[in-house]
This record gives sequence, C-alpha cells and structure tokens, in this order.
Amino acid sequence: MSDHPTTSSGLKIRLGTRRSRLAVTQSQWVADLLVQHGHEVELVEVVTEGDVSKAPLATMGGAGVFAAAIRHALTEQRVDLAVHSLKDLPVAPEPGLVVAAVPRRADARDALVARDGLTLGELPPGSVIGTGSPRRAAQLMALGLGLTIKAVRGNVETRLGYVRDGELDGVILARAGLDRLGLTQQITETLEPVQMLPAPGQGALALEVRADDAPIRAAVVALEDADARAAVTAERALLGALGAGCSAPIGALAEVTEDVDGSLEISLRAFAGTVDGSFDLRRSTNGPAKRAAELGADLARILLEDGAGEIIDLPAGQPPDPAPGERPPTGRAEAATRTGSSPTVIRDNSRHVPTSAAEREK
Ligand SMILES: NCc1[nH]cc(CCC(=O)O)c1CC(=O)O
Repeated sequence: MSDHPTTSSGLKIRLGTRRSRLAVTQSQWVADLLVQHGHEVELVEVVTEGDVSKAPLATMGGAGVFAAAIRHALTEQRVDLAVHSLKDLPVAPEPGLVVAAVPRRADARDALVARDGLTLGELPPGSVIGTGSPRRAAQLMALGLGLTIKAVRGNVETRLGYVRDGELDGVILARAGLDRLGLTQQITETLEPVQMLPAPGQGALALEVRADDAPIRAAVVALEDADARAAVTAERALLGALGAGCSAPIGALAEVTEDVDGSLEISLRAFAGTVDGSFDLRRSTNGPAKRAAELGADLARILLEDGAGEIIDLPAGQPPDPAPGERPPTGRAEAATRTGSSPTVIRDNSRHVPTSAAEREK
C-alpha cells in the first residue's frame, strides 16, 4: 500500500473530524497522507454545537465552538488526532495539546461566486453579497463598489445555494474550501490579496494531538510543511498581538520565498477595518522566516500605532474592559478598548465609526 518503506510498524490512528463535507474531505486528505506513511486511520465524526445550532456563532462563544468539541474528544482520548481548519482555531494554545504539524497549505485567497459569472467589478451597485465574516464585509465595503452585505451562515453548499436560487447576487468563500470540495468551477473571481486579505491561517490545516502522545506526534510530524508553518505562525502572532479573535475584521497573509542564499523570507501583509468600510488600514513588513512570530507582533504594533486599536471590536464573549495587563503592551492598548455599540471617534482623523457589529458569524 505504502511506497515508503517503514522501519517501525505503522500506528492505528483515530482521527476526529467535524461532520461537514468540507471537514470530512480535509480529514480524508490527511488520513490518506498518513496511510501513505504506513499508518492505519479511522475517521471519527464529532458533532459540535456550531454544526447543530443555527444561532449566531457569537452567542455560542465564537467560531472556537467548532474546535472545542474536537479538542474535548482529543483530551478524553476518544480520538488521537484532530484536523482543524487553522483559521477557525483559537490563537490561545490548549493545555495538554499541541499542533504537531501544519501540512502544505492550499490556496489562501478568498473567492467570489456570483450570479451570471460576474466579477466584483462587474456587479452593479446595490448588488447583495452574502458573508458572515466581518473581515470580508470590511474589505468589500472598503472597495467602495456600492455593494450591500448580507449576513449568512451555514456550510459551503448552503451558501452557494443562495446564489443559485437568486436570493443573493454573490457570496465570498475561501477558495481552499471550494477547491477541496471540487467546486472550483463555480468561482467567478479569485480575489487578489491587494483587494481582500484572507483570514489568518486560511487554507491551512492544524493537526493537533495530545502533547504526551509521543508515537502519534512522531507520525504526524512527518506531514509538517516548514513554509506553511512559518506563514501561519506570522499571521497568528499578528492576530494574537492585536488581542483579536478569529471573528475580528482582520486579514493577514504571509508569503514565504527563498532568498538568494537559500534562507526563507516572509512577506507579511495585514488589513484592519470597520465592517462598514468607513475606515481601513493596510500595512506590511518582511523579514527572515525564523522570526515569523516576531514579524507578526511587529506588524500588529505598526497597525496599532496607526490607529487599528480604535476600530477592532473585541472578540465575542470577552468583557468589554479587559484589565490593562490582558492587552498587548502597545501605546494604544487602552484606546483600543471599545464597547459593542457606542460610536467611537477615530483618533487621527476624527471620523465617526459606526460600530453596529452587525455580523459576527463565520
Ligand atoms: N469559516 C468556515 C471555514 N473554515 C475553513 C474554511 C475553508 C477552508 C480554509 O480556509 O482552510 C471555511 C469556509 C469558508 O470560509 O469559506
């Protein structure tokens, strides 16, 4: 079966997955790789609150609800390996668990699926675009195309159905998800990062295991991709240093290139903005891949210095006024604190930021 000779005997690995078609497809991709490495893999479906409930994710504690149930199954030893979409995984590490591998990353970009094959620029003003993501809403609105955003939830197939049935003119989805589901041909435009920066970690998977499970760890580490790990480390360090969660209107993309001397370089771009598009900020930095985490933190500091703190909504479920020590030690940390719905004045340009945090879904 395997064309890799194995010196040790293969393991029997129970892989925990959500039951959506995308989750199962991703998990199967990982399972196939492990089988190629001589292991035996059993997929175990874990039902999460986020899969069952139609309530807004914010009321359930954010997109982290998807990860929580699978992490629980891992901790309780019902499964040995969890496959997560990295962008849905909370930045805070889970005690006792470790991301043993980040495999080769798929296309990190977002994609538009619109009626009649239209691109963003071809959609007439007033067109209604479905997304539950504040990050996508913020960047779409910042383009100034006169689009209207409608909050949508549900799995990839459900969202595509709204366009097919004429309820929406288009939806924005992760290209990686569409590719994995074999739906690439439905894409009417792949959005370039200059228009739309993806979510930190988008297109990448996290393979999480129990930290003390040495054999499984050793098996899973074989799937590690150094470029993907460096990129998501930078992107997630940025998110962490901003004190933002995965439902914040923050986009980030790290690209890894090889320097002339063979060393790996990271170029990191980030976006922060309001969901209504009235304020948006883009900044970038670059440096050696070895310093991925510092680069992310550096770029977060630059964004905060330039006013991002004033426009970042706090992650759902967090108290509106964290103790000073809970925020990154940046000059504008206090100014970043906001409550859910009171208008805030942006420090530098005195523009009012409507803060109706309309959409908080993933
Ligand atoms: N928010 C849900 C989610 N989590 C991961 C993906 C796609 C695959 C990926 O980004 O790795 C999606 C769907 C989407 O955003 O369109």
